[in-house]
Amino acid sequence: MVHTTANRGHHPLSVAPWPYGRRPGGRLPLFAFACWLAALLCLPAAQAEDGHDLWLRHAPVESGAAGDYRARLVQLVAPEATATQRVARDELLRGLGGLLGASPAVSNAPDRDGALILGTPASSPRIAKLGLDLDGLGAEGYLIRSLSVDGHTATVVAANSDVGALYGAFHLLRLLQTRQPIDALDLRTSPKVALRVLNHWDNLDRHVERGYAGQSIWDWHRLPDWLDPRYTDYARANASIGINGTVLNNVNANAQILTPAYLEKVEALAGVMRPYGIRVYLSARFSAPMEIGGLKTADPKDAAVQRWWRAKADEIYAKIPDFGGFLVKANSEGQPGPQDFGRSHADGANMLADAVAPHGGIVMWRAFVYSDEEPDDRAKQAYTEFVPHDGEFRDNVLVQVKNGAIDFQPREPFHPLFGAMPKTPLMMEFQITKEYLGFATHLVYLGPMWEEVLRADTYAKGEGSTVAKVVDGSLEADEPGRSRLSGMAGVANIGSDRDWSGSHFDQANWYAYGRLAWDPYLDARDIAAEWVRMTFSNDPAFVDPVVGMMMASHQAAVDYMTPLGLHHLMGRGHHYGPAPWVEGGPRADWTSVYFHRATKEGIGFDRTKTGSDAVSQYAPPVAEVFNDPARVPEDFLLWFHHRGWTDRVSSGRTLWDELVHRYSRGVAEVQEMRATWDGLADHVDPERHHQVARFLAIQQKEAQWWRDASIAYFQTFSGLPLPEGEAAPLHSLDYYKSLEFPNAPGDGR
Ligand SMILES: CO[C@H]1[C@H](O)[C@@H](O)[C@H](O)O[C@@H]1C(=O)O
Repeated sequence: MVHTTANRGHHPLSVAPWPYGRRPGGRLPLFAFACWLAALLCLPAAQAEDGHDLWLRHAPVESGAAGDYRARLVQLVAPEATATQRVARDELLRGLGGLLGASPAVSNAPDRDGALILGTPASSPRIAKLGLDLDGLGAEGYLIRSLSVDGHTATVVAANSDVGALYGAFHLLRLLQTRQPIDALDLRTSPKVALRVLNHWDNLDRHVERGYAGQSIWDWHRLPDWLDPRYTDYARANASIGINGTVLNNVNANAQILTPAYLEKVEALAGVMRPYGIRVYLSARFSAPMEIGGLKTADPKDAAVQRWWRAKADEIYAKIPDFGGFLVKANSEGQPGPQDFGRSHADGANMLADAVAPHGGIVMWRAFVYSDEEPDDRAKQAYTEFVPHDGEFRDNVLVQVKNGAIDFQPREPFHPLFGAMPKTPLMMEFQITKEYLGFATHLVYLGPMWEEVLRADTYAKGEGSTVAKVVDGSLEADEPGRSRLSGMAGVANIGSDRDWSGSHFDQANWYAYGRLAWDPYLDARDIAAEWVRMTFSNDPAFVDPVVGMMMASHQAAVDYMTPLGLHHLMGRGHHYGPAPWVEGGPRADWTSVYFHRATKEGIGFDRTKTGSDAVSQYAPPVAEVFNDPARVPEDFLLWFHHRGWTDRVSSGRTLWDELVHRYSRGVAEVQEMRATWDGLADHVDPERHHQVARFLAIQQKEAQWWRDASIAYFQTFSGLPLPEGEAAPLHSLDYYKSLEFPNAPGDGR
């Protein structure tokens, strides 16, 4: 594909009014051709090229493939009685119009070959008559089949609900966007995870905690009277990947969100999301009864407190009947919680759960607890606090667990809670925004990292007890007393930037999160390929190298930031750039030296049985492997072990040499990524190409900074020379230490 056509996007004038079914490039009316040419050559491309369409670009399909698609999609038979039905129909008309040059004709019944029939048995008499097997698809699944209907070739998208049909519509569009054949379709899919939710760490003043894509998209000031069209675009993008919930406000919550003035705004947003199958949730501040309710306590066992929350829930549901429920960060990093009143996490969660239960609401109670007291090993706290409460939580509570036990580090072993609370649904929390992975600037595709965690084996019920099975509930399906809830949360990377996520490639992480929430067994590489095709181009000469670059990018970042299991060595507070030297301050676990523990002899955090014994929080077969320096995956070596600088690793190098090697390998990989991207200029529009190229240049500079600063610092411990051929750091350690970034974006203030 050449950049002059397909990537030009879908400017109104570029959709030439050629008769439907005829090949473009055939006999176009002269006027239309002239318009098309003008659009192509003269109009500023910025509108179409700035990435605001995300993966919903629907750029014209090349003429050869388009003809085949058109013949199959001549006519659209789809209901339009409900808002969701209209959304599905409009998406198809808009998407197919962009992809194929003209929308299919709308009709009440299929009367020619090439009908696209969409709906549910309830919404579409035609679908009801087909007697399709929709059992097992649940409320959100769908099937897509090529069938003969009334003697005509047809493509049928059928579901049990309007939202299921909408998901099916997006899937069909995706097939075209990724150039899949659609002549013999027979696919059925339903989500494996029930709650697929974005968590916005958005404050009411529009500052996004750990957000690198501008301000919050929620314009609280103008809501509820002004509904920014972005809200609809947001809902479309999410629905297209199956996301069905959004928590609008930061887990470091402001109780104001629960006041009537804000609830009106929340109600307005819920109204925008509803047709797209997206429920709205709120982060609840545990002390809200005191702050906005005039009570003297927020003790979950206090009758007045319980009454207050029940009344609050009633008030919310009166406005928003499909309100999803609450997300709570309690007794962590200074947030209020039940422990302030001598109560447990289960007491707190259950009190809120009881308040929303009559309305069908749920509570997502976070396990990211970070206490006021200094722990012997911070990695152990969540397990220690939560496991004793397994079985105590109400049926409508999920405990939301970060993928690893520390805090969204570039790489972490899976969180030991997975598999350790069989009676409690554990919700996965991934961080889409890249707080510890180079912010929005570095190209780091997170699919492989999430895949690694989801595929990790907890051995909770013997071999094959993967984290994915814990999350989707299949591992504990027979556990007595366990509720059927399952969920995945992604901390959003969305902001007011035109490209939504702060960079083009960060859109891929939003996309991949949604796809994995739908099906945690999907392959990260396949997801990357899908996204590249939908976002940029289907030309294999572009797709293959770009997917390769994405797939290598996570390991590269780990290598240049924190190789071999090192973690939490970034600048204090803002987390921008290397600062392994951070020490002192109010408590030991707020320093870097706490985590790397470098000495003259060696480096790493001893979490073995003779160290902090964090390994024993894993099932015995896993604990055994992690406990053994010879068997632990080398990527986690220094996570679990303190090793000598001259100990050998599997490559045959000494630990010191391997460390340096990996830092350099990370930088080299980024250089490679740059070269790859530079060679692809012909395949992508100049605007997007340029931004990615400049960001990669920044990434390379910063990767070098990470390498050099880290090596300069650790060398003061190892006292060893750099291995042969390794370049010395560009600057002195003092120089790196002197760098200060008081105004780094997205900090936790
Ligand atoms: C919302 O607070 C965040 C905090 O900014 C972040 O640095 C840390 O990763 O985790 C916290 C959490 O997950 O609660």
